[in-house]
Amino acid sequence: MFRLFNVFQYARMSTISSAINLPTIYALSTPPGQRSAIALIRVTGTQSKYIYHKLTGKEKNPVPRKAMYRNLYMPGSNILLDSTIVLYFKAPHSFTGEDIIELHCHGGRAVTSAILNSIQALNDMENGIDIRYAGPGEFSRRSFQNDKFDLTELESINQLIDSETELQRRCALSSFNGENKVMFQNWRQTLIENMAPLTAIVDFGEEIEIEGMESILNNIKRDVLKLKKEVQSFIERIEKSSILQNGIRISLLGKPNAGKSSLINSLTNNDVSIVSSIPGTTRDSIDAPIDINGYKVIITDTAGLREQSDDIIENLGIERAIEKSKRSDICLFVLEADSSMKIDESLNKLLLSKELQDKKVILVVNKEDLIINKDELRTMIHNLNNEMKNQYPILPISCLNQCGISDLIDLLTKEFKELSDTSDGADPIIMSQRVKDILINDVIFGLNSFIDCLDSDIDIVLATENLNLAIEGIGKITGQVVGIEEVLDVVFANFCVGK
Ligand SMILES: Nc1nc2c(ncn2[C@@H]2O[C@H](COP(=O)(O)OP(=O)(O)OP(=O)(O)O)[C@@H](O)[C@H]2O)c(=O)[nH]1
Repeated sequence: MFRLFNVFQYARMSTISSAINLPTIYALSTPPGQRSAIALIRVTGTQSKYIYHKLTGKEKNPVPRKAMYRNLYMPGSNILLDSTIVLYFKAPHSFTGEDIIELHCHGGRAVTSAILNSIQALNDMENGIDIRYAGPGEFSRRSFQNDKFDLTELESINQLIDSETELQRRCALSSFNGENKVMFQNWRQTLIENMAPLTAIVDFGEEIEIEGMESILNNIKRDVLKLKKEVQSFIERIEKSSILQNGIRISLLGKPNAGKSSLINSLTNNDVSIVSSIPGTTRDSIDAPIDINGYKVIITDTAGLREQSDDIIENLGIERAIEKSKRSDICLFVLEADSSMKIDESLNKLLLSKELQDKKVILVVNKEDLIINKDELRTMIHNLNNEMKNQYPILPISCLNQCGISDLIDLLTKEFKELSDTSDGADPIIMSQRVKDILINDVIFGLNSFIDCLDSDIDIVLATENLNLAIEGIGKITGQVVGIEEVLDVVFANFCVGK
């Protein structure tokens, strides 16, 4: 037990000690090169206060956590750079755990670059003042090294920044509230606690009686099997939720001129697709990522389905439309309302194709505004329902006057919820691909191999190694592991500069 703890303690110590004497880093945390009312420049490290004194010309120390109105000057001169609000966070009570200075200056290229250049000019390596521009994710890396956040928490901040929809934002925030951190710590602790009796068997096996040994191994196996189940259902939850991150794919299918492009425009209030009255305007598929009720949705507006087309380009488009619909989560068939409305041969073929059997299919009858007599419209929908044997929801809509569009959005939202819901009703969760890969390749693999070793009476040392693989896997996820530097490079590579 002691031996294990010492190894992990050493891992944490080694990352912390590498944080000592790090250069002071600074970065523009708001988007670069853009005109904006305000821009934020952040500085972290031991020289933060030095930079504050040099830029403001003030001798008194900054007051922590208090907004200070300060003029900034080019160091060593009285040339005014900007009037700013400065915030100071004293170590260790800051995001990075180091002294942080935040300069809230006016936005725009000239102001920010004058301040950034002045900070860089303070770099004086000969006198031990090491200041440089930050690399991507370097602020977050410091906060990890100073034990402020674990890797899953930092990854969820990155996901929060990347969130495009309300639901993605909520999922990223729920990962950030530390719930997963506690769960990973508990998993690791369970395995470490089981490792102790295993290590004892390896070291003192001859002194332990056979029955005693069997009961120890059975207890460990019971714990490991229980944990494996938990990890597996967590992976399922990540997989189910990944649709929220990647986007739910909808393909729009229908005859030329049915109003597919108009429907996208109605859903987005945007001219995403070309709308024209010449049939076959959408020559190829167009992918449009949009936000419907907080869900990221990727709509593919496909070329109209025709049985025969002399136009080779259009024929290619139709083939691609069929391909795309196979890869979609939901297929929206757009029909044109008219009294002779029928599902034509090509649509029928597609509906019956085996590739579409597991898809959610919705039929929308567009241009309902053209049918003046609403009884006639109801009869048409009724007949269509009969023809389709009530298999699919059918909605009359009009892209022209927006009639039925909100019903369609409600129906789609219900389908999105079903697509992303886990069987046990747990909240969706967004985790990085890195975490998912480690859970599958290290944790589940290690646990499975461990159980295989126990079941087949293979060497106990090998079983121990497999359990250790799972422990290290969880350590890689949170950052409590030996060899952490490689892990950190992977994690922080996708972060923004200034975060
Ligand atoms: N009256 C009426 N006309 C509509 C409606 N929706 C679309 N249209 C018209 O129908 C024509 C074709 O619309 P599009 O959205 O380009 O149809 P499409 O299915 O994308 O056509 P393709 O690109 O040929 O596949 C245009 O003239 C639209 O203005 C509607 O609800 N009512």
